[in-house]
Amino acid sequence: MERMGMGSDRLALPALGADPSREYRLGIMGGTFDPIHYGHLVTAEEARDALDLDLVVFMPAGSPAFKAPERVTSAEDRYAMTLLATSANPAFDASRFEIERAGTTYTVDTLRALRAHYPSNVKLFFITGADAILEILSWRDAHALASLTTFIAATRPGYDMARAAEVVQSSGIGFDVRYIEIPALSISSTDIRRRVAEGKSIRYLTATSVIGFIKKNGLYRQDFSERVDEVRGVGGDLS
Ligand SMILES: Nc1ncnc2c1ncn2[C@@H]1O[C@H](COP(=O)(O)OP(=O)(O)OP(=O)(O)O)[C@@H](O)[C@H]1O
Ligand SMILES: O=C(O)c1ccc[n+]([C@@H]2O[C@H](COP(=O)([O-])O)[C@@H](O)[C@H]2O)c1
Repeated sequence: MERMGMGSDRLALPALGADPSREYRLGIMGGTFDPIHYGHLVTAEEARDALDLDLVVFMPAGSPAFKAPERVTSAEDRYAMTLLATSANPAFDASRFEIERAGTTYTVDTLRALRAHYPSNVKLFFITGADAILEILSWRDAHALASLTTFIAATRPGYDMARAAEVVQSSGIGFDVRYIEIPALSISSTDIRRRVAEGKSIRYLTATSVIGFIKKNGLYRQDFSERVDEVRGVGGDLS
């Protein structure tokens, strides 16, 4: 795909918006992707189909705002797995945009940068699961977020979408949210990491290329309490 702007090739964003007579619809699938799994891929594909998106860009967060850094796999490994999982779909792309940015990753910063980068005929859609929507009022600068994007909220097993809609509605902030029902996939990155640590199969939970990457690089062999102990040099249970 043709690239434009942002200086270096690796920071580049997909080129969109060249024809001023039409609207372009860009989906942004944000996540920690530690690792990426079929829940993410199905959600993005359903969002693309339901909202007629031209492209969905998967954007691994560099330093996720709500996750302890010592518990998160390196941004490079998470990006590599995201690239592997998305490469077969011409309507999907993986971006280094957030992992190249220093400091905590806030979606409002990303959306401001994208808004400044693209012409006004490119409409931005931020794709999230119901769990993320439930927390959206605690995201940085929620008011600004609401003015920068349309959210696509996807159902996720174990999370109450009606409650999420209520949270958004009663906030008084003018969020534009489209709710989509996706085929239920009760998959989480947490469960995949736990399975690997316990020596269980993760086949059919994520792409075979991602499974290969996890094995080859020895990711997730230790469970998190051990990983945190190692980083901090302590022996006790930190949970
Ligand atoms: N199975 C799923 N169905 C629908 N949405 C999902 C699913 N898994 C993740 N998402 C959504 O994808 C986005 C990125 O999720 P994230 O990378 O944190 O994955 P996760 O499986 O929730 O990870 P973890 O278990 O480590 O918290 C979030 O908006 C989340 O709501
Ligand atoms: O901007 C924030 O304050 C903020 C707080 C929590 C999560 N997010 C974004 O929401 C997306 C899903 O996050 P996570 O932690 O569930 O992987 C990802 O793109 C994060 O950067 C953003």
